[in-house]
Amino acid sequence: MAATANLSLLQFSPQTPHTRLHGYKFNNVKLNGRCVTRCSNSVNGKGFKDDSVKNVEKLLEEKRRVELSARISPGEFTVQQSSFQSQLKNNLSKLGLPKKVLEFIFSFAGGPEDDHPRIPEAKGSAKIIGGEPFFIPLYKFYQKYGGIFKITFGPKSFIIVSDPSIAKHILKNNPKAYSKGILAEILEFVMGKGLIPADGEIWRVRRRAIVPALHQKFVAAMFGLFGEATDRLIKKIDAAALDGEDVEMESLFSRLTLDVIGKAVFNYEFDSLKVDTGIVEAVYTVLREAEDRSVAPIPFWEIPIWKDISPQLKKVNKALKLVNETLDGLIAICKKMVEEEELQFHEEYMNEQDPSILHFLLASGDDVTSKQLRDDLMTLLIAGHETSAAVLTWTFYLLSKEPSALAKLRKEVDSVLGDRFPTVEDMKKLKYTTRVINESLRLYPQPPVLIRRSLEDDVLGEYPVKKGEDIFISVWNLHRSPKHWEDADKFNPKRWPLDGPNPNETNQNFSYLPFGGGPRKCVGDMFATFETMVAVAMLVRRFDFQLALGAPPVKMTTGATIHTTEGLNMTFTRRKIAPIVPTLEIPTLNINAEVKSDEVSSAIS
Ligand code: HEM
Repeated sequence: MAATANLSLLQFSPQTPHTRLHGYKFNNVKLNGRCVTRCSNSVNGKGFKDDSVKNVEKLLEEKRRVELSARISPGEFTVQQSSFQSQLKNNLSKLGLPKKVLEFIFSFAGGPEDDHPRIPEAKGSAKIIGGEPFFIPLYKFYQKYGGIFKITFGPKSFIIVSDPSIAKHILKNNPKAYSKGILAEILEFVMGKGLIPADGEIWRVRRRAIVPALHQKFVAAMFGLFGEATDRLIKKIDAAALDGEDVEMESLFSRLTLDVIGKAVFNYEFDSLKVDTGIVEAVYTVLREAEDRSVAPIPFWEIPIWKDISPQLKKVNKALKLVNETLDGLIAICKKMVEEEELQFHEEYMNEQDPSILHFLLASGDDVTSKQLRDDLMTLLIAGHETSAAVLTWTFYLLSKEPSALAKLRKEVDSVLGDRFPTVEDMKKLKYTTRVINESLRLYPQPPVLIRRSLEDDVLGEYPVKKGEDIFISVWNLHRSPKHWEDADKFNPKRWPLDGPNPNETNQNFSYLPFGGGPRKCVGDMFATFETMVAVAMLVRRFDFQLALGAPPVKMTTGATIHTTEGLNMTFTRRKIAPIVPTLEIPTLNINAEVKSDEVSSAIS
């Protein structure tokens, strides 16, 4: 099926388009109708926008926001829907007639449509929102219409869910009634039937195969990898700091997490923090295409002639070919290793030389020739890369704005780690560090919406919904709702008690779901939590940092995750009080035989 119903209908207006490769960001900024291309990387404030232009843009943005809120609140976009019967029912109810009595009276009137309340409905137009990421206006609509509403753009409508109990119903209580819908259509070209887009039987079989690969011993063995990769990043930042250069952290975090996930999933050393090989560029081309498709106005990749002549599509196909060939090569190498080892496969099986997920899957008997295996590897690569990079980006942004939180974090890291690399045993001691990540994920959930499509008729809250409805669960709205959070927009890691349980969707009753919930919950939650904790701990230990002077304001734009529009430009300086010990002990990639499985789970419980 064509991906006609993609996210672009909710994107409202083109975001500042950007292309990021090799750590550079080229932003097409429209000023007075002219399009200026600017490159920002390690720029020390050079090339940043003029202050007066920034101020004007800020004022215009603020004005647009206020205007939009002023238009939404009185109901300018509301679709009037009450029939005579339901209006009468409403009025009688207001007069104080009990609900049971009303139901009895109206049961004689017939008309199933009128027996049920209908989802509040708003009609949108692409022009109303200006250049904001789509989840921001959805928050304003949520304030007006509540925890479930329908929004229509031209021929297409979406149900937006911001109510924890409805989110729980869709994700946990009745997940079989929902598929990945639009998301599966958009990602088909790169993930095929991989675990994220897959539905039904394929998903069930693959989830059962993949989840065991991320067992606790595997996660514990990844600490060496997390530490080594972060250490490479530290060296890179150190060099920039000594040269007095600013650094664009969003692209560096993207490289850090690419290096980590490549090694963890299929034992491949991208080494993207050091070199720009063709494969790194190919991976970025493919990733960027997936993001661009999710915000494209029409599914241009489906247009028959365009498919054959578009230089961009040709480039993407070439990149995909290279990535697939590389994956095939890695699968072949790994297969040989598996054949040569004396295999005793068991629940927490792990090859010490190559603890990768691929090695586990092949050792467990996965079909090496299958496209499915490739699809799953690609899915894990993408799922584990962009998300973690975005979490690090926004965590550093938040820390730069909240010195008291940074000071508290540092104090903990200094006392727990000193100049050591973090280990799995440290995780349970780094309680405040965990809370910083929890809170960053609350304010900047990755992804900000979860996408579903109803496979059958169902009832959401009090509203019946038909089969085939596209549904967005707005994690952004859930995580920022004043109903559930005091000072909802404030970065306050202390809101989570240090001695309390690690917050998750279950103990927060689905008002907090950083890793989703129900059977489709993230398979890499523990991996990602530890990966980001290690990076944050090691970086704050070594550096003082702040937003670069004169850098453009940090604004959001969306792809699959929340990106910045113009990068996260920061100035780093070596921290004076932390003596840099040149011979840091780096735990090897190999499994530390002393690590016990239960240490991993207790570390975040
Ligand atoms: C901080 C980083 C991460 C965040 C915030 C995150 C978030 C999420 C969320 C919210 C979902 C649920 C999507 C939905 O219900 O539609 C999900 C699913 C998934 N995640 Fe993650 N994730 C992260 C890291 C990772 C990593 C490191 C991996 C792999 C090693 C991974 C692999 C997956 C997979 C395979 C799924 C699909 C599971 C399924 O449908 O059965 N994620 N992730």
